[in-house]
Amino acid sequence: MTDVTIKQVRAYTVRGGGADYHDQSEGHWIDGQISTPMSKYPEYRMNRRSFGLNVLGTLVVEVEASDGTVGFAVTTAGEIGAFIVERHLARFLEGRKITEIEKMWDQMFNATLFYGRKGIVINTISGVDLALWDLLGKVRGEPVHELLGGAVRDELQFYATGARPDLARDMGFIGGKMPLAHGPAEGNEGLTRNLEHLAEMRSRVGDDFWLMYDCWMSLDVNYATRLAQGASELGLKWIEEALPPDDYWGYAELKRNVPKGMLVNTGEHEATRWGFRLLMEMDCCDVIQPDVGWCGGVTELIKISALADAHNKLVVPHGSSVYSYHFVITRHNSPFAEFLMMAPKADEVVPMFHPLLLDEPVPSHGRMSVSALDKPGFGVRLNPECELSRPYTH
Ligand SMILES: C[C@H](O)[C@H](O)CC(=O)C(=O)O
Ligand SMILES: [Mg+2]
Repeated sequence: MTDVTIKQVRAYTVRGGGADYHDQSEGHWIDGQISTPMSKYPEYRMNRRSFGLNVLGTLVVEVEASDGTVGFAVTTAGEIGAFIVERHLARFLEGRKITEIEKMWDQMFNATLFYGRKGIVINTISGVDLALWDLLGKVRGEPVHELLGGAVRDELQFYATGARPDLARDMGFIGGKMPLAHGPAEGNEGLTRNLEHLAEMRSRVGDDFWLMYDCWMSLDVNYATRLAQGASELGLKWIEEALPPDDYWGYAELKRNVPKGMLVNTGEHEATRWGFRLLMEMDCCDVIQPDVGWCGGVTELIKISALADAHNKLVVPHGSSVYSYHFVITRHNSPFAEFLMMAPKADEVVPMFHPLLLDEPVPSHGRMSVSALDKPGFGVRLNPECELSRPYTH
């Protein structure tokens, strides 16, 4: 096993769902009116495709070993990511032992520092890292959660993100996170409508079901504070990603401002141990939400999670499907997981990265047993019906 080396790295792109879950057809709830940093421009307010949320597409990274085993992973990085993998990162993998993940990560990160650090470069490194973990698991015949130290509980519990928390409650989820529709540019009228929508949802789901608002980086401290205050009596459990990711000072202020008991969550667009260190040392939030496919992969998430544990912060990864499930089940400070409702009307459970992966497990009654994850690697296959293209080679 220790002799197995990496023979070839390949990068592909694919459109229509998959890891770029925003790349959906018109009419999907995820492309409805959702408050974003672009909502101050009326022409980009009514849907997110208008400002290009779906431009990237999915990157598929394959890593083939000398014994013929192929590990793979998917993330959001599209053609730019494919270029970075083929023309830059592949050199740090090919010929190396498949066990040298830590060293490969370090070389990929340091070699891209001059144009990387966050964003699409780290998404791409994450994709490569996840493919390496998948390969290691497959060669060893072990699921990734076992490579990470083993499950600390028998099942995962999920909250659902989508437009219909009321339906999510009926499907057995523990809570529902809704996109916030109106941002500061729509003034007090928009704020009232946000609160009315929450009140309406509260009346449908009852008092015991968690309700959360995802603000997708779109507010300012004042607006977020007023939203949190108004939402408090409606039992809002957390206010998520209220501010732009670089406004660490604003997050720290918001955390001081929100009513007692309400959680401040953020971090889905944060990356690496250094980004999360800022969030923690500045006491910006209660819960961090790294996306396993965007924060640096599993190799980096291990470090981020340990740092969070020492700061008494929970880690509830954003989306990321199986890459998140295999991690969350191994960590005490990750007590539940997110499930993104990818059905266009959020009215049924479909695999998060549909249609790209085969064997992608989904929660049943809001839960998933560890046995659903007991397959080598991340336990998923690429759907041969999805058309991959390889825009670059090396
Ligand atoms: C619904 C949100 O705007 C976004 O599309 C997903 C997200 O931020 C989350 O799942 O969290
Ligand atoms: Mg979010």
